[in-house]
Amino acid sequence: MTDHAVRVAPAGADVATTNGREPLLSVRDLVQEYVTRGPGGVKTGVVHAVSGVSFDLMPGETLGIVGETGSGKSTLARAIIQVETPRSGTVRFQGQDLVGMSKREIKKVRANMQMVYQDPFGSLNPRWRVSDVIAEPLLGHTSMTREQRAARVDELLELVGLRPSTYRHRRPLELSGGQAQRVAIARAVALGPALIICDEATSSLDVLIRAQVLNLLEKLREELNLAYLFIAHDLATVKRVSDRVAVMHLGQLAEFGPVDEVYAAPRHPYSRALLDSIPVLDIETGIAKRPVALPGEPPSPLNPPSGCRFRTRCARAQDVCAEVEPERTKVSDRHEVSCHFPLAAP
Ligand SMILES: Nc1ncnc2c1ncn2[C@@H]1O[C@H](COP(=O)(O)OP(=O)(O)OP(=O)(O)O)[C@@H](O)[C@H]1O
Repeated sequence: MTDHAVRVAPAGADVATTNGREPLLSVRDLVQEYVTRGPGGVKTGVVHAVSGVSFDLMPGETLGIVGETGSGKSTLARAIIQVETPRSGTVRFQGQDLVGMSKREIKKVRANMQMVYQDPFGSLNPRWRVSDVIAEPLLGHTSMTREQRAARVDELLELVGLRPSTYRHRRPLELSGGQAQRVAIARAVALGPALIICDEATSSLDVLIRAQVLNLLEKLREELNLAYLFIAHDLATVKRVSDRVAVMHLGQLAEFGPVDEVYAAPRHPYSRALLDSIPVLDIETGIAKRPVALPGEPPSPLNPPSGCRFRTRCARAQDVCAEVEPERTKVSDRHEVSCHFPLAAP
């Protein structure tokens, strides 16, 4: 451990700096694994998709989650919202422990925690009209009359920038990708949630529409005091929307901290490599800096390396990296890194 690094309190204690406020969401030691089976249902292995993830999210905060494909971002999201029951660990949301809740209890929680997916057409029933799609959660969770629901649907359409008279009777396939994602967002905010998990929610949209939908998400965040878990491949998008960022590598958090700090001075060699892998435009010369390819292939989550899971790809790795799993360590007030040899601060 470097002299400026301070070990973080053991998992289960306060992982992020919360300034005495109650976190909206506390995830502790979350583990999700999938058993793989061959012919005859014989167990062939275990996919270690999420391995001991812990963090806090504050009300109104946006936490970006980045990492290569297969690093466990979507699995983490599913285990938080209880689409899948995690193998172990805890998820505490608005003071309630979600793991082990009955389906009925989870349904109630979903009024306050919603998910927006990458493919809006996949998440909207193609046979339903837009008004029915948005009214569905109101029907299930409130005792509104038909007229009240219709008024609320129009209000929600206005909120997401779609003219009610034009869009309420359309079916999803009569919408563009951006319009369909706006409808998915209207449905997600219908019950006034405190948290929306966006899983690549703007990734399938072209650049201009993506910017518009990001503006909408930011507007809703301010107007409705929403918190977001914002999962995306696109590092520039994550930088734009997030307060803090979690960098995932092979099911674990490699680095966690304020987004400006992590992007300006990543301390984990994996975060550095991930950030170097995107082209950056030099504003003065107008020339794009050549991206540097990430070193090697990510190891298989079926058989992750011992010790540090990044060590087989890491130029800084030494013997200890194969023997001891690095603990999450504070490198500044709110910035933590899981590495035996973190990069020096600039
Ligand atoms: N139901 C499942 N059964 C078996 N393995 C799974 C299952 N779901 C996910 N995995 C595996 O778990 C690992 C993590 O997958 P996950 O989709 O969470 O990663 P991701 O970071 O979201 O990737 P992407 O950015 O491509 O969406 C991968 O190796 C994936 O193949």
